[in-house]
Amino acid sequence: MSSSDGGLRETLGDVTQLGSTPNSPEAADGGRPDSAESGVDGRVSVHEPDTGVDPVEANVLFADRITIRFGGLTAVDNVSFSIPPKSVVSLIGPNGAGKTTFFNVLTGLYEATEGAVYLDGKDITAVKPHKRAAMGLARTFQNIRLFGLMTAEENVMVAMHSHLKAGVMSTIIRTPGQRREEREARETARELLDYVGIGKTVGELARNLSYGDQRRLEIARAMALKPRVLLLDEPTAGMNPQESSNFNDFVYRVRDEKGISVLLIEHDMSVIMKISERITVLDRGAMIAQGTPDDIRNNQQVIEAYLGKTGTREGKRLPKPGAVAAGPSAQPTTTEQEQA
Ligand SMILES: Nc1ncnc2c1ncn2[C@@H]1O[C@H](COP(=O)(O)OP(=O)(O)OP(=O)(O)O)[C@@H](O)[C@H]1O
Repeated sequence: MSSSDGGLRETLGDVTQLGSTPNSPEAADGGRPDSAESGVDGRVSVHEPDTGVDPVEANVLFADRITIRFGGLTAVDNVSFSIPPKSVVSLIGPNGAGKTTFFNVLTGLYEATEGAVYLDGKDITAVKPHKRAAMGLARTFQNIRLFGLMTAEENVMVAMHSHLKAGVMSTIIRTPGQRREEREARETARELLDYVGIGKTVGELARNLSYGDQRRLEIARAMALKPRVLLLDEPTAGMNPQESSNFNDFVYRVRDEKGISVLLIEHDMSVIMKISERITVLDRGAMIAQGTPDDIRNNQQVIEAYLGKTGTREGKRLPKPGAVAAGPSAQPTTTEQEQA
């Protein structure tokens, strides 16, 4: 392979040596490529296959024919997507493919131009982001968003406010009920910090944590919402190889012990190929493939989407296989949280 492909082909080749991948969830998933129709440009026209199973009922999250336009640009074009219960699924694609935009439609940050989103069988298309979070759709961000001047424990406790019952008056006069609730919230926060592996940072300011620990803290905070689905936007960016490898085990624990479904957007192909039960590939807003890691690894259209037919694609950067080893120089600027 030429060096101009940024190592993607080696990455795909390497991961074929890494052993078996988890079984694909057989629930009524949306639009597998072999059941989809070929459309313009040789792309896949994405509609739910007629399996006789209602995808709204069968999946914890189902996005039905989502289109989002920004002026003349169609950032996401008629994409259906489902997340089965207790599954780990991923969304990949070259830069600008529409992944983050699609993610933002799922969480309600962007309003879809067309299409609908269902959570646990309920139409949440018109539900605001904070309400979706309270209903069980929790996310982390590509750029870490923590309260830098709060401790790790306080960051997690803040996220719990939507589940706490104490009213304004009981908070001011600190009734026994309010004190008990706060004590319990603190205990839960500590448990969550332990769960994500950063229990020892409980009293440290978020901004002083390592990049990897900040990412874990974001996940702990998302888990404080007691989610049904956890949406993780580039969770391993900036993690070292060891942290990244531990992350895979962590995601399986979240799925198996907590029963939470996980959706990842991730540039590190070795993580994606190891961790995903099913992968969906977007390119220029359209879904071009969906399947198991083996399906995706061998899909010519996916390889061309990343590399171009001639080996490079003009104007598109290749995925970032080195992102995982960004190291300490990749320390983020911690910003205030914008959304619980
Ligand atoms: N708020 C917006 N207004 C206008 N255009 C937007 C907006 N958000 C995204 N876009 C455009 O939509 C397209 C898809 O962008 P998006 O960020 O979703 O891609 P992505 O797959 O997440 O890329 P990356 O991997 O680089 O993060 C791009 O052409 C982008 O410029």
